[in-house]
Amino acid sequence: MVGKLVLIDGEHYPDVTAWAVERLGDVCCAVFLGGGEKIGDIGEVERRLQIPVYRGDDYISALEKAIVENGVTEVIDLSDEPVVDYEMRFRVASLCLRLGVAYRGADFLFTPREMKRPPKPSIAVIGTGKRVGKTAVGGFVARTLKEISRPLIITMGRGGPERPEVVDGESFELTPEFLAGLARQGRHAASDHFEDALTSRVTTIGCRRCGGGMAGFSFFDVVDEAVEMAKTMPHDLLIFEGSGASFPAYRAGAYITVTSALQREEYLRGYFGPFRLSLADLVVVTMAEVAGRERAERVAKIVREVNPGADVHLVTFRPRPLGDVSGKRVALVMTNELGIEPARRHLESLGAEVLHVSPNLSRRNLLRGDLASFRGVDAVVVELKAAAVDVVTLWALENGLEVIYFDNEPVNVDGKSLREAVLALGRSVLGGGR
Ligand SMILES: Nc1ncnc2c1ncn2[C@@H]1O[C@H](COP(=O)(O)OP(=O)(O)OP(=O)(O)O)[C@@H](O)[C@H]1O
Ligand SMILES: O=C(O)[C@@H](COP(=O)(O)O)OP(=O)(O)O
Repeated sequence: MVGKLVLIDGEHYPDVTAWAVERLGDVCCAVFLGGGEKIGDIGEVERRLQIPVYRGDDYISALEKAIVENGVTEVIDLSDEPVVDYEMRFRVASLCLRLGVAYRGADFLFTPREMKRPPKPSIAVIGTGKRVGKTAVGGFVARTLKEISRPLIITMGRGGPERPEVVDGESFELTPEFLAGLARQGRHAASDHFEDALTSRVTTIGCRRCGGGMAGFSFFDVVDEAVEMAKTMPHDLLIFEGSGASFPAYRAGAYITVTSALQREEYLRGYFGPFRLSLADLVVVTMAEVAGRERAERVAKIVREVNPGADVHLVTFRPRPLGDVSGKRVALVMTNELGIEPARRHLESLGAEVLHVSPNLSRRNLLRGDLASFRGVDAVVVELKAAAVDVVTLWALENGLEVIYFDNEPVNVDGKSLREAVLALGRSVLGGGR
């Protein structure tokens, strides 16, 4: 059964709105968005329409209440500018997608994607964009929750395998030589399921995805097959890791949304930013140190405005080398220019001498030039991403150099404890509360 809700405003005469409502048929309620040029008072609209009219200063809360109370399946927008602007419409669309309700206007239609229930307790780690630090946070969450569970990470990525692939990071050691072998077969050996298995020593299942929609769903992916496999595995907690700004279409027990203090603000406040943020129990704002305190606080404020219920953490990343760097002359290779100086300082505090750096891990041509210029090093210290295996590891092995991969460890800069927050979230999910 279709329960239609209409969005209306005071820029239309009540007779005109009633005329449209009659033409639609089966309208169960309305939400008044504002505007008063063509109405006396709201009671007049209510009397003319003869259906409940919800309203409030916060139109999103009024709409959510109306949808839930009336079992609405479709929201139809009979409003127009200047009452609604495009930002408002995306907020309405974000709410509708979260609640699984279609949103239709004169020349647009957003249909909700079914978000399946996972077969086991689950947490999703999703991002608002590429390289905001989702894999770093996903790995951290898995490492932390190993204390109270046996987690399994399901990743998806554009470089992921066509059939879901299990990597047993609990017992199998991923060496540079092993990853180099995969790269020689033409595989993306730095894909997230290898990175997580290596950095967090947990079992992972890697999946391919192709295409990302505006709200975060992928056009094709093989996550359903991975979830089927996970059913028969002994792990008691599933961690779904998104890819770029996309994420698996599963309704996880809890959500951690990762964004960056350098993220364009309109991607948080506007478009489908509110969808990704409003799913979250916990929001991690990364790059807080390099962005500066003021900017990080501004992003945190937007997050709190969009989702007042979320626990917001401001973090920076510190490199956590997976091998000993002390006393070694090293070259540092990363995907992001901004991370270079903080990472260099930290490696030097661990006793390494950083002779060369390259921020060009995702730009293969520039990277090859950088590698050719590196002289006198014992080891290359590199993130397991992008061209870390097919270019950097192969080059290092050919030149008899040690390869030391490193993880990006989130560290709070706001005095809070992400570790404690993750443990609390994990307990609540495992306790069956979600
Ligand atoms: N101190 C730092 N300041 C800023 N950036 C940093 C710092 N340390 C590390 N970085 C960068 O943070 C990024 C974290 O990347 P990560 O792969 O975790 O993000 P992601 O959202 O999972 O990306 P993807 O969409 O590829 O899966 C890397 O590009 C890394 O170089
Ligand atoms: O291709 C993949 O498996 C991931 C990780 O890529 P790298 O971090 O290894 O580049 O990229 P995504 O599609 O999620 O942006």
